[in-house]
Amino acid sequence: MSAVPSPADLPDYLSSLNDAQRAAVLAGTAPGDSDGPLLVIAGAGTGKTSTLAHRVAHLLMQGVAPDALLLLTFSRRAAEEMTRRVQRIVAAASPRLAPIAAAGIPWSGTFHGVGARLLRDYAGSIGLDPAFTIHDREDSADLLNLVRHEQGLSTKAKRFPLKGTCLSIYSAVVNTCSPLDEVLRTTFPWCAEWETELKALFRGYVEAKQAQQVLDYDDLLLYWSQMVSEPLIAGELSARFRHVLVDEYQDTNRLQASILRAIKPDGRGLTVVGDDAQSIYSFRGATVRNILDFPMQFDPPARRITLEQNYRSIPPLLDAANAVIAEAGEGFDKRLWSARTGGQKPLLVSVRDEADQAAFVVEQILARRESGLKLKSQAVLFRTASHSIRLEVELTRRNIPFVKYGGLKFLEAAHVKDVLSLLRWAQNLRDRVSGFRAIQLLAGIGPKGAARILDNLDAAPPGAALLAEQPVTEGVRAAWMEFASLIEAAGASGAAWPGSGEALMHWYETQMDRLYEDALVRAADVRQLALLAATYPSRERFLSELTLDPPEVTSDAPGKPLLDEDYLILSTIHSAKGREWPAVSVLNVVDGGIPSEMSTGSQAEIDEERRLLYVAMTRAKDQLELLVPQRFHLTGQSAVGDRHVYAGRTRFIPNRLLPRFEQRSWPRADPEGVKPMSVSEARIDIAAKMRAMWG
Ligand SMILES: Nc1ncnc2c1ncn2[C@@H]1O[C@H](COP(=O)(O)OP(=O)(O)OP(=O)(O)O)[C@@H](O)[C@H]1O
Repeated sequence: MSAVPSPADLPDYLSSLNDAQRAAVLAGTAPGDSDGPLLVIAGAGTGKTSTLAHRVAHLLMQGVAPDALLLLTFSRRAAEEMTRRVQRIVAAASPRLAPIAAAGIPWSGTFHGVGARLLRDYAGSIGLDPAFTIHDREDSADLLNLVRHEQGLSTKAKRFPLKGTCLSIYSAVVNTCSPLDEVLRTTFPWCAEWETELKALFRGYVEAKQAQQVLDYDDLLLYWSQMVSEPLIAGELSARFRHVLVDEYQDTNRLQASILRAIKPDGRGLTVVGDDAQSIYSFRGATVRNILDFPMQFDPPARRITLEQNYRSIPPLLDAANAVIAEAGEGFDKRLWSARTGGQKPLLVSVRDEADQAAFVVEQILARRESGLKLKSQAVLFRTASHSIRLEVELTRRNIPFVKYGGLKFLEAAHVKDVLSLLRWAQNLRDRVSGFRAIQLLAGIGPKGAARILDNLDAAPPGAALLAEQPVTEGVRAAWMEFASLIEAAGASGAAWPGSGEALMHWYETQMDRLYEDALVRAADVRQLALLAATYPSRERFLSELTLDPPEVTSDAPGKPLLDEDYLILSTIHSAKGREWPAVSVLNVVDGGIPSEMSTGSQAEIDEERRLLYVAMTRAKDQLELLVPQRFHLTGQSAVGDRHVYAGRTRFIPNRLLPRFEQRSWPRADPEGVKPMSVSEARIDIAAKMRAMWG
């Protein structure tokens, strides 16, 4: 391993980095230096994004072609942000290379998004129809439900698990690479008695997907990992992608790790970046073991570089966050420090109930805005989307605009689902779930009519089915013919994009008045979708990227302000990943809130809840307040249903950590329990009466 060159010998574009960041950028890139596996452990706020962007830029500056890089991020937004940063760095450093960087990094995106593209490229070699459609969670649950009905499982005397639970079990088996009986025993013990039926259901589900040429989210990873178990394909990908860089590695699952291992068995050219203390996605099958065990997977072990200088938060906030995470067991040893000075300890504010919590938060937010801090610089974070309802009511009452992340997703809005099902069905007429929804958008065709048409299409030999010839009643015929020709035009190979999609969306807009009362508001989203469609090179890319990583905000979201306005950020902690704000309030920091009432089963779950609190606390730059309502509303599946409980401060802040916080109660109790009144508020002037007694 060569020594890190001194800053004086380095190009200008690396001068803003600290030593550890620079080492992470340069590792294995100098001639003669080993390009063995690299693990960058980046504590919260230590500049992970910036470091990874510099590493990518540095590789480009060294002449690596953009399409020889595979850049895997947690969200599409993160990939876009990373690309922009790389472009800025290269543009400033080299006018010659700027145009190359400006064209972007073609193979960047989420594991699922990249997987979808590779599967289409290799479809021929793995027996897949390249026109396959991708189902989102809801579509998958619907298809699973169809199979569940067909197998008579919905009419069992004893209640069989519902479609959502079945899908979660299926997904857990796939993503954790664990056998069904183990997943049932450890995570879904109340469903263990149905093991045989579940196995048959999942077999039926897989067969249905194959017959209809649809893949679900999990299939994208599963097929990809199966595909690279074929040494020829793995070798091809390994040669094509000289460098594979993975962000947020702590939130990957076993399948993802196995894909990387297959492509880069000796780890050469593989860089993973992450923070074990911020692993918060085990409910999706992610395992913190991936990052903890990464170094020893290789021989010699991977090189490890740790970033510890935090640029985000003032020292008292870091002290408190460090203390909270230090209570956890295993983890890479690191102590974040900040070169910033001064600042206040985080507040631990005790309030009576959730109404007072909302009132306190609003009071603080307004006071900060009064002193010049924009609403956009302030965020309120919570464990579960429902925790903010009380606050949302209060904000609406006080006319304070806000945007909420992590609640209703764009894709879950009915009208967006309608458009996607139209496009998906046009792409793949065998996709029953999409077809079933799309056909019923026509006036006069219900579930029975739709099912009949789909059965007919299924029975026709591939490629021979004609939509126009399908049986519909006379009253619907003219509308059906128009619809059929639009679908066929949009689905034809070589159909112009985005034109063919726009024609379908335009047709859909003409139906909306009949379908929705608030059609006007929803139509704005459809137009937004059409604009978005125009930024993708093909229907396939548009559909897969939107399905896999949809925008977060819709017109359905309450109180959505105009985008140029100032607005407060409300977010679940999960959706706050990777972000930062000057002031942060965290709601319901009580047992039952964090840790969530649903997640107190195993030590692993408790540890993950602790990391969630850590993630929330480390989003704050200057001011942080943790709210502790004494009365807290539980909504869990308890025998007695919803209930209020007297909650205690979260177990993650035991008494010994209290000195790291400033404790407050709100509203502040008056010493005598009587609120003093100003003279002008007095109802009766006793003093005057006394004087009057004496003339
Ligand atoms: N070398 C540096 N000099 C000055 N500021 C820096 C440097 N590196 C990072 N920063 C700043 O530190 C802040 C945190 O960086 P970034 O968001 O990349 O952190 P992160 O490691 O991704 O955080 P997290 O994992 O907590 O989301 C940003 O405001 C960034 O501009």
